[in-house]
Parts: sequence; structure tokens; C-alpha cells
Amino acid sequence: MSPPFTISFEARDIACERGGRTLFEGLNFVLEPGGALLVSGPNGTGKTSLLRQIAGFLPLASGRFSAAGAEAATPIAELCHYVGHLNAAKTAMSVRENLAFWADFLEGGDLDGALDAFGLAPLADISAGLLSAGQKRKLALSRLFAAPRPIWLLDEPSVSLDAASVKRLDAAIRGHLKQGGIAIVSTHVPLKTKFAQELALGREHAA
Ligand SMILES: Nc1ncnc2c1ncn2[C@@H]1O[C@H](COP(=O)(O)OP(=O)(O)OP(=O)(O)O)[C@@H](O)[C@H]1O
Repeated sequence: MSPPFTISFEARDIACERGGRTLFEGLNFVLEPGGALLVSGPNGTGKTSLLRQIAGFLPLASGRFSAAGAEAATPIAELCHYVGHLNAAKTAMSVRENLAFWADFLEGGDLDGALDAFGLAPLADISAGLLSAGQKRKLALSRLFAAPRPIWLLDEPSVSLDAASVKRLDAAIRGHLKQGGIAIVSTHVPLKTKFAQELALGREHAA
């Protein structure tokens, strides 16, 4: 699937239960191509859970997600890149091998673009296990460029990043939106990215 993207994404009447508790219910939003959603709320209100539901890792208690546009027949999970708290890197493999794995697995192939996206080219032959926390996060984010996917799900993507890298992340999200991509982002760090909508999850289950 090559940019520019034409997918729009709808969440209708979404509910989430974890450990027998209802975290949220009746969530609705629509994102057009180029739209970004900021998911906010105190700790424990379900930001990660919502992103994991969209990525297909967590079942819906009710509701449905749907996509419309040229690639709408593709399962939602295959339209998404999910970058969560875990960096999903194989520690014994080099940076390049990790990205090559993802490019292959996601049927992409822009390995050089992925290595350049967050400045990892000089570290290409280092084992991922030897990277610093910030470098590991950059490796996880570089996956966004290993294969084009229209919907980016980013859970606290700036954690461990230095100021220059946060700017790079911000610019990467804006570039994705310009190509018609969609970004759904949970962040406590202010970004220059213009979020079309904000979804503030409630406080009743905060801990
Ligand atoms: N596997 C699980 N079983 C039961 N409850 C869980 C499970 N995983 C998470 N929870 C609970 O679900 C709630 C929401 O967690 P979630 O990680 O989605 O919140 P969050 O808004 O992303 O929080 P934070 O801002 O701290 O990252 C929390 O109360 C958490 O304890």
C-alpha cells in the first residue's frame, strides 16, 4: 500500500473491559485521511487499552471499528502500525536486521529510509540489545518507515527520546498526516502536530 493514503477510520460505540471492570464505553470518533486523534487522560483510564483494541490485540466489549477508502477491505490490524511501551526488538539481531525483519514481515522494503528516519544508520550493525533506552525507542519508531501503513497507533512514543528526537518524531507524524495517513497518539508531551480531535478518557477509574 503506497502513500498518499485514502483511508478514513471510524470507531463506533466502543467499550473496553479489563479484569471485570468497564474502563470506558460509548466511545465514538471518525478520522478522515490526514486526521490525528490525541488520546488523553490520567493513568489507568485505558489509553493503552484503546490503542491495543484498534491494533487487534485486545477484544472489544462492544462496538466496532471500520475503515472506508480504497484499502478498506484490508483487516484493520493490517492497516495499522502499533508502537507501544515495549519496543519489540530482537536483542540478538542488529539494528539493520531488526528493520529488515519488519520490512519483510510487513511486506514493505524501504530499509534505508527506515534507518535514516531517526538517524540510526551509524548504528546499523550494532546489536539491538546494546542500544540505549532512547536508541531502542528510535528503533521501534523506525519501523513506521520500514513499510507504509495508513494508521499509526503511538502509545507514549516520545518516552526516552531527547529533545531533538522528539522534534523528529513530531515531524514524522506531520509528514504522515500530509500523505493522508491517520495518527492516533497517546502522549503526555506537547507536540506541534495539529490534532483534529482529542479523546479525553474519564477519571473514574484513575489510580
Ligand atoms: N491484563 C490486565 N488485566 C486486568 N486489568 C488490566 C490488565 N492490563 C491493564 N489493566 C488495567 O486496565 C486499566 C487501564 O490500563 P491502561 O494501560 O489501558 O491505561 P492507560 O490509560 O494507558 O494508563 P497509563 O497512563 O498509566 O499508561 C488499568 O487500571 C490497568 O490496571
